[in-house]
Amino acid sequence: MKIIKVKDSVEGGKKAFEIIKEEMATGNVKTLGLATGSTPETLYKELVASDLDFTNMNSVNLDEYVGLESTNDQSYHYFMKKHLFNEKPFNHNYLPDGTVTDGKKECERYDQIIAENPIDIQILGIGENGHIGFNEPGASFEGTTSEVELTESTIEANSRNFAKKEDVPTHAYSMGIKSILQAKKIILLAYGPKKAEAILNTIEGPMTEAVPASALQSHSDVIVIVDEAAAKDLK
Ligand SMILES: N[C@@H]1[C@@H](O)[C@H](O)[C@@H](COP(=O)(O)O)O[C@@H]1O
Repeated sequence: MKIIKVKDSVEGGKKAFEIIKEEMATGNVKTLGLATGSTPETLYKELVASDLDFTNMNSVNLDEYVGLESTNDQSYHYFMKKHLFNEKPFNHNYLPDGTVTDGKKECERYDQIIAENPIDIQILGIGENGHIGFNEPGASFEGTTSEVELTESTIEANSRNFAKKEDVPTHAYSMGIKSILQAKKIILLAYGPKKAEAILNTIEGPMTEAVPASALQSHSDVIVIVDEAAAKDLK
């Protein structure tokens, strides 16, 4: 893994943007793998402010809460439209459909989409417990898209975006770790002291399903962009 240490999330967003811009200049980037959460917001600001053109590209997002309509302002659909898609049109934006009640069917549909749109660059944030997408500790490294039950710690962490904790959906559809690892290039972003332990375990700990992001150690092209707070425990 290549580690890039930055001052803060603004500088992190600029670094990630530069990498994406360089890759796009080769003409070989057709599909971006995108993530939600507060972490990628500074990157999306850079993309929106840029003159990059995504109209011939597709995007595939990591996950969506089960039960939320795309018009719900807590849904990941809504988040992506607000922070990127409304400003920067793509050919097509794919996300799991949280309104589908037949989980098996929706996961199969999404795996088909991932297979048809091989991801060139995957953007990742990380949960405080080391989750990527919504692959919680214990998730198989061989996993494809699945319906996931969120852990108490993830519900707690994500509740800051909801009016009350009880409003946080208990389940999500998430791309699996196996699919994430199939991306050609992966950029993992982490900012703030709450991510320090997860970053330490991801980079210096053993590769274990107890830390989903540690699976990234097996990938040959991962760039981790971390601020000083998130990197504080690294060697
Ligand atoms: N499913 C998302 C993850 O993709 C994201 O990485 C994580 C961290 O969010 P934040 O960037 O807001 O800390 O939150 C959610 O659980």
